[in-house]
Amino acid sequence: MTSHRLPPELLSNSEMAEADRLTIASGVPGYALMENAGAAVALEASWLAPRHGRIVVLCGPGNNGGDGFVAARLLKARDFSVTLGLLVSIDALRGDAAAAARAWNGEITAIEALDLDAADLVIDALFGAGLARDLDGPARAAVDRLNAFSRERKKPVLAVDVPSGIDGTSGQVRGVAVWASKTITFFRRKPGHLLLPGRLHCNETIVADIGITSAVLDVVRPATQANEPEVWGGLYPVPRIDGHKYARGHALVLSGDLAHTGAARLAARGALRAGAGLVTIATPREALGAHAAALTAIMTAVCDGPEELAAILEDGRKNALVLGPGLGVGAATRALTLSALAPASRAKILDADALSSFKGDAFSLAQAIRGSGGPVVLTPHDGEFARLFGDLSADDERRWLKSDADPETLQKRLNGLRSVSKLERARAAAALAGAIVLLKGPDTVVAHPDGRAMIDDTSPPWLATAGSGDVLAGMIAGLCAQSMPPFEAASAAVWLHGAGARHFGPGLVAEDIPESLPAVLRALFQSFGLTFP
Ligand SMILES: NC(=O)C1=CN([C@@H]2O[C@H](COP(=O)(O)OP(=O)(O)OC[C@H]3O[C@@H](n4cnc5c(N)ncnc54)[C@H](O)[C@@H]3O)[C@@H](O)[C@H]2O)[C@@H](O)CC1
Ligand SMILES: Nc1ncnc2c1ncn2[C@@H]1O[C@H](COP(=O)(O)OP(=O)(O)O)[C@@H](O)[C@H]1O
Ligand SMILES: [K+]
Repeated sequence: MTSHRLPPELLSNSEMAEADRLTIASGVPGYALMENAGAAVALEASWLAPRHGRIVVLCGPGNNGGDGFVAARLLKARDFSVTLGLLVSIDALRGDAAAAARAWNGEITAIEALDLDAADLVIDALFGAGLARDLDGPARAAVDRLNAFSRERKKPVLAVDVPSGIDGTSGQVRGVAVWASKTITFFRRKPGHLLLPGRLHCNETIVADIGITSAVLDVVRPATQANEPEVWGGLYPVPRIDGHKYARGHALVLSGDLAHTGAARLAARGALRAGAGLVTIATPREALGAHAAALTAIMTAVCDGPEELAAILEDGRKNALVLGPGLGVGAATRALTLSALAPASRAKILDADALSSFKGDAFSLAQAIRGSGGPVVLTPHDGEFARLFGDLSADDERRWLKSDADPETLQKRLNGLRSVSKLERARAAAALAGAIVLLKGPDTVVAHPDGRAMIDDTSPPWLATAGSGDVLAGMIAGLCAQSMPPFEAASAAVWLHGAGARHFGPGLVAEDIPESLPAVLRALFQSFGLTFP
């Protein structure tokens, strides 16, 4: 059975193998799982191919190929014309895959001798969760041929588990990868179904139930989830009948100079629409007039440097702070950031120039974050991330290593910053900095220092517009101001940001995002079961 509301838990290849092992240990034979997987593939294929159509199944050397053998047998029994190509010699198959091959009652063709051209549908069962290295030789040639076929003939390709060549854990292409029109995976998705470029190769991903029960999740405890309201909805700060604006927090946004005031207003508007009770822009005196002329509900305060910021922050009711958008890169922003990180329980969202001002010196920023008490959220895009955490010099690395009692773990984290996996890069940075790291893009990752992570695949591409990141930083502050825990606040803000952009549609500019939130919030609250007058 396939489900259309996809469960949020994402399992790495090794977590999936553990789920598999636990299920088998509980008494379900591995071959039964393979039969169920193959049956789900066959059912999906029967919808994608015309009645009695020609289906080619490409099978690899492991259990992914085993699923292919099962699907081929079931499709043949349903009067499809099935041809099967095997990448290796049949003697090379082991275990359940060998059993599935024995049960196949048709011919087995060497993959390079297969004729793809007449196919109505190709099933890609070459490699799944066991992909261990880059594709080369005959495997690479098979994938190249399949991609040329689907490009030229425009026929569907159904990938089993993952498109072959995609690493399910990282979403990266290992040498070359199949471009699927649909991907059917089992039990739960993997990070690589959401992360780019994996998501693009999968096209649409569906999940089939093959008899692994969700009870195994209590043991596997996957740390990664898809960013959906069901994950953070229980912590969402829904306005209360007996609430008042002071109970909904006070967000403070720092503004740049007279030539750079727009970013702060975008962030402030995001904070206000996300529900902060009060929002103040702290601005250099020279820009006060520009803000005052443009603002109504949002208040202003003058702040010409770190000392004035410190004075403003003596007011503990200002419980969420956004710093970075439009501030400029350099010593002044660095000083402001360090002043903002003085010990206090408020949430601090550091974005844009606040991050770039610590280029090559993430260590100092991390030290300040660790001393700052309250939660810190860093919101870099790839460029800012690379500036802050990329290319650490040997000197930098030594400073990190000296600072910790457990240099081995620390070295792993430092290596993680260079991982090909966006998920691992964000996780490593979060653990090193002691902050929530929100690494932006079409596959935004939100990582907590404790290892939890969220991957978002809900944002439309028209969100890539000037200033939309400023709005996002403000929205995180707006939710933190209402005492939503910062990891969930950052994740919810990413989702609302995407939902607002989807609601508005193409042509969106940053100013439209906050204005799209009322409709999105209404639908969200309705999904929580709240009714409106
Ligand atoms: N819950 C589960 O985990 C289940 C998994 N099943 C299927 O089993 C698959 C995983 O099976 P396996 O672990 O056997 O892994 P795969 O079938 O993905 O591939 C492993 C095989 O490919 C070889 N290989 C790896 N990388 C290669 C490369 N670059 N070039 C050439 N050969 C390479 C390995 O030596 C091994 O023989 C899943 O993707 C799924 O399709 C299903 O049968 C049912 C249950
Ligand atoms: N291709 C894309 N698809 C979906 N969202 C995207 C894409 N590219 C960027 N985004 C999102 O758009 C926002 C851009 O933020 P940022 O790069 O900080 O822009 P700015 O500095 O102009 O505000 C982020 O939320 C990011 O995740
Ligand atoms: K596959």
